[in-house]
Order: sequence, then structure tokens, then C-alpha cells
Amino acid sequence: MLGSTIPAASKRVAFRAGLASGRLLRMPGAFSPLVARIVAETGFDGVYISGAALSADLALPDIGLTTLTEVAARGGAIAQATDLPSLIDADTGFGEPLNAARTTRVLEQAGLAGLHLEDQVNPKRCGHLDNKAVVSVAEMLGRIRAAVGARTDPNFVVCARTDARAVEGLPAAIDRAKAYADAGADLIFAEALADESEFEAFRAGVDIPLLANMTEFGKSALLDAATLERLGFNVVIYPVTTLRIAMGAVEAGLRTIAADGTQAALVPAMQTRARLYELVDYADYNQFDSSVYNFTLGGADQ
Ligand SMILES: C[C@](O)(C(=O)O)[C@H](CC(=O)O)C(=O)O
Ligand SMILES: [Mg+2]
Repeated sequence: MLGSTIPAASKRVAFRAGLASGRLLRMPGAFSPLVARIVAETGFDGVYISGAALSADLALPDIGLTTLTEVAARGGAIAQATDLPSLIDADTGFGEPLNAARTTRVLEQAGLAGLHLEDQVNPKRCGHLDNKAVVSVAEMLGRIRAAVGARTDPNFVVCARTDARAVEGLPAAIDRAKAYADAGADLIFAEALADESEFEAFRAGVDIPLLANMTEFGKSALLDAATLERLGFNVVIYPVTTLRIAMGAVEAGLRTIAADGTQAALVPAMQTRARLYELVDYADYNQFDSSVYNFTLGGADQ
């Protein structure tokens, strides 16, 4: 009831422990607080908050148009929906290193367990598209140092993402990751690696925790969790997966209604009213006011 039952600091402790455990932490993307509730109920280790999903939800492309205020508000609401740690996509930090510092402070205060900053230029683009450009190593180190220096909770995780694999090649991307780790990053996000051998090379070259991005329709092979764990990766994100599942269903459903003039055929596949109420802990609110949940639902399948 009322979302998270533990303070953000405890979630960060759990995230740190998970990163040190040698296990693979599975963190699906949640595009809304309600989706985060299902992520928690289905037994995942954390919640990922995707910039691509957040901007798509605003019907915007993922090119750095969202503001820190929008990202912190939505990210905070998602983070506060569960007791799981949430990792949020902070793109390039929303500007200069000083902006990356403020971004870190604001996202920490919003209840996130960590953020990732990437080494793309502004305007950025999805890491799985062609013709990306990256800033110099020195500039990215400035972003990372600013973020590390701005956190007040030492357990807030600063993840550094490198997009250099597609631009400068694998060895240069690994060298960047090492430099980012030396600058204080806690976790490295190796963006758009092609196949198992590249994930393996990254693991061999970098000695801090690593994150794998299993986004669909991208440049990386979709490796399963057992494979990523065997390769020594610490976190896997499925960033836009829930949005793609939902939007596929929304579009197909709307086409059916447009064609049939009714949603009747779609009802069996819908989340029921009862299940929705269960997810939002409806009945529990009766402890404040016993008239809140004094109705019965219409039928067995409600
Ligand atoms: C991880 C990512 O940064 C995101 O915003 O979710 C995207 C995902 C995607 O566009 O598929 C990225 O990989 O750039
Ligand atoms: Mg992104």
C-alpha cells in the first residue's frame, strides 16, 4: 500500500550487494509505476527506467528532448512503486559536467538507486542506431567525476555507458570503460556489443561490474540470462521490452475494435479488474476507511 515500504537508501544497499554477489541481476524496464509493480511481483531483482521508453511515452524520439524535471518526476514515481532498486537512464547527463552533477543529486533525491550516463555527444541517439558520435575520453571523465562527486549517498550507483564500440571499435571501447572505472564509475554499460565473443572480451578487459543491454531490434544478439551470467555479467536490462509488448497489444486491440465494433473478443486476454485492484493493493486502503473496498466485483472473471 502507498508504494515502497523501505527507504531509498536500503534499496541502494541491496543493489550494491547484488552487484557484489556475482549473480546476474535482471532488471526489466518499467514504463510506468504500475508496470514496476508487476516487475516486483514476478520476481526480478530491480527495475530499469529507460530514456527511450520515457520519451516514447511522451510521443517523442529518443534524442535528448526530455528534461531532467520530466525524467526525475516519472523516474521517481516508478522507483517509489516498489521495494526494488531502480536504475535510471540519464542519457548524457543533460548538459555539461555541472549538469551531470545536478542530475545525479536530483535523481538521488527522487529515490533512484543509480543512474547511467553515456559518452555520446548531444543530441544523442539510441545506442543501436548507426552514425553515433562520442565525446572525448576527457569530456566523459568530467561527466563521471561530476556525478560521483555530487552524490550524497555513497551507495548511489554511477554507471558509465560507452557507445564507442560502434564508433571506435571494441578495443577502444574497452579502454574507455577502464578509464571510466578509474574515474569512479561503479558499473559499466557496454552498449551495442554484437555477440557472445564481444561480451566475453569486455568481461576479460574490465574488472568492475558490467551491464548488458538486451534490447530488441538492435545490434546485440539476444543472449539469455544463463549465458550472460556464465559470461560474468552482473546486470541485464530489457529496457523497452514491456513497452513493446504493451504497445503491440494496444495497437492490435484497437484495430480489432475498429473492425468489429466491439472489444468483446479481446476481453479474455485483458488484465482483469480484480487483478488491477490487487496490483494497486486496493483492499488494503480499507484500514484507513472501511468504505473504500465494500463492493463486490461483477463476475468470476472480473
Ligand atoms: C537502453 C536505452 O538507452 C534506453 O533508453 O532504454 C536504449 C534502448 C533502445 O533504444 O532500444 C539504447 O540502447 O540506446
Ligand atoms: Mg537511453
